[in-house]
Amino acid sequence: MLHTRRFEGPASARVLFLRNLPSRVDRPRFVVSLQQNPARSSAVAENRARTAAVQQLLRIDEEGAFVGLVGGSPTKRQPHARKSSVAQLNSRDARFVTELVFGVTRWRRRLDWLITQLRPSGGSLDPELLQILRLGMFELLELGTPDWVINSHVELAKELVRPEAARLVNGVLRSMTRMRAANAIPMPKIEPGFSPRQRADVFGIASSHPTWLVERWVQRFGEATTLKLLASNNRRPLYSLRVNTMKVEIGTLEEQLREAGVDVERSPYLPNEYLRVKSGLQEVLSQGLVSDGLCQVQDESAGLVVSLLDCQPGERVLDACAAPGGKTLFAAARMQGKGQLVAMDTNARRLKGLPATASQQGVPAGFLTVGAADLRDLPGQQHAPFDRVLLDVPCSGLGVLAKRADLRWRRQPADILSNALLQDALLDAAAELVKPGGLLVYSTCSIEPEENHGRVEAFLSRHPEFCSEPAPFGAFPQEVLNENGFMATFPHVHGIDGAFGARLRRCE
Ligand SMILES: C[S@@+](CC[C@H](N)C(=O)[O-])C[C@H]1O[C@@H](n2cnc3c(N)ncnc32)[C@H](O)[C@@H]1O
Repeated sequence: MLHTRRFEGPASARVLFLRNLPSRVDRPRFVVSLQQNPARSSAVAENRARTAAVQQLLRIDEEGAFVGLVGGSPTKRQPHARKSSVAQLNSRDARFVTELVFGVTRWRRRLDWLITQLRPSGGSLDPELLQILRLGMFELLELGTPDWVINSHVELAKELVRPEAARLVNGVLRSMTRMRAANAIPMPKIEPGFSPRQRADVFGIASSHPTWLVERWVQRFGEATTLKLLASNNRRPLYSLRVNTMKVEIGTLEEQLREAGVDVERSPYLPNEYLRVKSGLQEVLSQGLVSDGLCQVQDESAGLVVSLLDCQPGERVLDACAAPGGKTLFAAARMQGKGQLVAMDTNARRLKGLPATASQQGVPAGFLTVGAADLRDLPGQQHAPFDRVLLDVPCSGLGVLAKRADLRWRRQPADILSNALLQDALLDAAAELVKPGGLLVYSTCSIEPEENHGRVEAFLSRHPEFCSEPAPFGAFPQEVLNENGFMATFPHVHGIDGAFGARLRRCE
């Protein structure tokens, strides 16, 4: 069976592309044979995509890169890889890299468990070799790729590790295909008498989540609901577009997208501003609709937080933890560019692109002020107070594991408590900037009570001048409110990212 992924492009581009191949495949002899043999060319392009995936996975593991940000320079550990970064792949191969990086990161624990079961001997593995084994396992197990793919991984091991590493890759992956053919893929099992921790461990391996997180969720939600949440985190994430109503009507863009072959439907929560992309996200990007400022990729949960803020044209509004500015831009559209919007964040680098994006989106100059500062260093009394303040604090991000699979491996239980200290300090600082009668919206992309409800309760006990209030009735979807009247979305319940939002009114 032939590969279906072919390198596409004019002959001149093809030569240029081949010149950028790493090490051994960069020889002129090879260039000639590729031009004569498109199937071979496609196999090489795929392995270049796999090489890029290995680089990206190493960057995620060793340098803390985000999953989703496929691209950037290769890891420092791999000098030979410099020439095969994602920037040099065509869009189809870049999509393949994204699928590999997302998938391997998401399924890492399950893949590692299987690799351990199938390896003839224990001991540690070279980081590159481990990534190649994970890639191969993922392609066989999750993508259902036929057995021939093993040859590509064997070649990759020879290329990126050393010739002897190829034997191990071949052996482990061939064992996997034999088990797949016999319908006997190993799975961890719950034995009678297992403790809650042992049960959580089995669920954690099977669903590829850390045991501490599974245990935490089982204690809170019970096993059946936790299994639903784990499954939601492993689903292909839903991407939505926030339509920039300052530039285009939602109906017009919806029609334009459908004509371009993009399958979209209205968000049930924010039907006048958000479209769900069922397929064709790449088309949205390649049509330039995002770079032209007609829409932006944004989860509906982020839109719901801005909706909770309910900022109005003519008001003075502060987005106090704004970078990179997704919510700021929606707030600007809700305010129709009238009044004053201030976006600040400690991270100047993450704020850098916001003025240019705002201008692409048609946000009037002079309406939006962007500045880097630490909210805790802003003495409230030296600033004119704001009608509304949005405080979208740093958090564990445990509500967004479908899109940010790397977070499940990065987070530790202690992070939740250490976040709480910063969240309290930011809440205290933000309170100073709200005018009497004004509104403070506190939000996170976490589903953990210590970062959400717990912070709000603690804040209200420190600040009797504030009280929590319900979302505006009729203007906000009631199905995303919890029993306390706070906005609380869950992936397994609402089908969008998990997030939290509370409206806190300054009474004096
Ligand atoms: C969840 S992110 C904000 C995302 C943003 N609201 C958006 O929708 O694009 C939290 C932000 O808080 C910022 N931050 C952390 N500590 C801060 C502080 N002391 N003052 C201001 N911003 C801070 C971080 O740099 C980070 O960009």
